[in-house]
Amino acid sequence: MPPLDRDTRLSYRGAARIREDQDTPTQTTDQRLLRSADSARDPWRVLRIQSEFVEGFDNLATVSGAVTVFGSARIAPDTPYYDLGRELGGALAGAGYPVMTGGGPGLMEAVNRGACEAGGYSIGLGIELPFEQNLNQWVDLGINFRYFFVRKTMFVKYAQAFVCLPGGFGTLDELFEALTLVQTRKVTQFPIVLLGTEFWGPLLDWVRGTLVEQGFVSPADVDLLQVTDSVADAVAIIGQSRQRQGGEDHR
Ligand SMILES: CC(C)=CCNc1ncnc2c1ncn2[C@@H]1O[C@H](COP(=O)(O)O)[C@@H](O)[C@H]1O
Repeated sequence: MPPLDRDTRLSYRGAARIREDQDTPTQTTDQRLLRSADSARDPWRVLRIQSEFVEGFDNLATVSGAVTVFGSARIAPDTPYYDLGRELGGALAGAGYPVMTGGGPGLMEAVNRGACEAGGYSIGLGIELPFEQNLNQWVDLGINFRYFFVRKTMFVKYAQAFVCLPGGFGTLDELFEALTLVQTRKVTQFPIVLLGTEFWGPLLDWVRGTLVEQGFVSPADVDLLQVTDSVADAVAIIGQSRQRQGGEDHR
């Protein structure tokens, strides 16, 4: 941008300083807001986002104390991790927890399946993706979301604990979002269990050896994660946390 000469007339639009000799829109923000012809798109998008929140809250209103499980979309049935997911779904259902997943294939399906087979309540919060995909067949309540961030709110709001099975970027994203919420005390008494020591161990080593070592997180932050190979331990950790809260809601 060339330097302003003294005679240039300036105006301000919100935080923006505008040179009047530039080719700028001639309307104010208020005028644009009130002139519906121009402003059709984003406000309607906001309503759409809002409606997705409403739909989620409405459909999940009766769910309380669910356990949200994250895990890979890519693991096939009849593999060790799939079997672990199925066992986890069954154990959580057996302990009386509604089970909530991303409603997709792989380990999400395994967990929903285990919960259904054990007679529990199985929830799948799906996401619209650029390729065709249906909710897996093992959900009692399924909702398909357009926006990842709306769906993520539901995963936290209606759960009292997270369990992470092995997975890729999606699982890591969900894990670290949960972890940040707990670290910053946006949610309290919210156990995060990592199931599978062989898979999660190297990540924990890196957290301790690099993040703690270089002062990016505190040593106590590492304790927010509990790693185990045992489905029974995972369920027990969740039960103990619930007892500490006296059955109270964490939010
Ligand atoms: C085969 C394939 C890529 C299917 C994608 N279909 C999906 N359907 C539903 N949730 C998903 C999907 N992909 C990623 N996610 C979300 O991200 C996590 C899995 O991602 P990833 O496979 O670990 O990285 C899940 O917990 C889920 O909440």
